[in-house]
Amino acid sequence: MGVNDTDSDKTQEEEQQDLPKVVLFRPPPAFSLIGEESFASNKFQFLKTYDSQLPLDQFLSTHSHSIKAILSSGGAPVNADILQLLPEVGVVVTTSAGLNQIDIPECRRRGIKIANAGYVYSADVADMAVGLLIDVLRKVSASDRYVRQGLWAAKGNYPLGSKLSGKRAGIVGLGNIGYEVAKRLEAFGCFVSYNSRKKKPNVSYPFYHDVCELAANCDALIICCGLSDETRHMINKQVLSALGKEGVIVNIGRGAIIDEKEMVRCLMQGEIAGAGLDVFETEPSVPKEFFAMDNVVLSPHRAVFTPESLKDLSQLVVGNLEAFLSNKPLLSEYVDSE
Ligand SMILES: O=CC(=O)O
Repeated sequence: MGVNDTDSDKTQEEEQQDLPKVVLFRPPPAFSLIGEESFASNKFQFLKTYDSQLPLDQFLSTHSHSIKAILSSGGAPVNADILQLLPEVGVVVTTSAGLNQIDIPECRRRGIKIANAGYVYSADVADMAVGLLIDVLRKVSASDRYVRQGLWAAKGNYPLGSKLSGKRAGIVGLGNIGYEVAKRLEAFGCFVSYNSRKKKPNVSYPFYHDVCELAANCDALIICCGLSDETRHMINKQVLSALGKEGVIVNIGRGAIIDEKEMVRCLMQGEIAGAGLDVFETEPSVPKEFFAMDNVVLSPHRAVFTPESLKDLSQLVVGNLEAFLSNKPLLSEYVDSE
């Protein structure tokens, strides 16, 4: 009997079992949003720790030799303890743009590659940042509530909002998302400046090395950077007070980049004018003080997702995993910036 005969005798289930395994620690939000089948491939099989009754370390040890890749999403950490149980893993592909759940130095030390969502979310998240800013300034959501509650007829006109054009917009983090936000705000007639780890070559927007100085020189601070040890609570009391009582803040990065308690205090005491927030420190819980604030616009961490971005994401994720498993270059490899 030839090798091919043996192969063709295998059941579909047996063939699946021979496929390299991609382990998941938690279902990515994209699975429920567009269906897990959009991420299926005949080149690999998903192995879900959350479907097993076994303790995590036992589960991983049992499958350690067939697990070649990790599919991560926000939330579940991919840390040194996990990686040391998975000696065959060569890539971590994440459905997120942010990488804060992944121990990047440990991946580097082990020669494990990383691929993230690349550019698939950039336009949508940038649109949302601008949307939140317009909403905070022009009171779109607040006046919608006013009309729905019948208050227009009962109490008269709603207070005026403020003009976007002519505002000084400070972008914190001029990566691809920050840059998309900057381009949009420039088109709205804003004066853009930015803070980043380093001044960007070939970018003409004014650069502030110090985020506090940026805040002091802008009307709206838009947080577009990733979360890291350096950026955790980077937007603190000092930065918020530099932004000042006419200033507004928008966050589409990660909740913990802002000291949330301090932001709540500043908003309650009128030390800043408003906020548009897609992300929070301990999602999905949101400080209840926000609920009564009409100068705060809240969004449930959805800035990145549209059906279109999710379709692009599924192709990118499958493409990255298949590329890795056939020794081809990744489609969106994360390369550390200096
Ligand atoms: O917040 C969403 C992401 O990082 O993809």
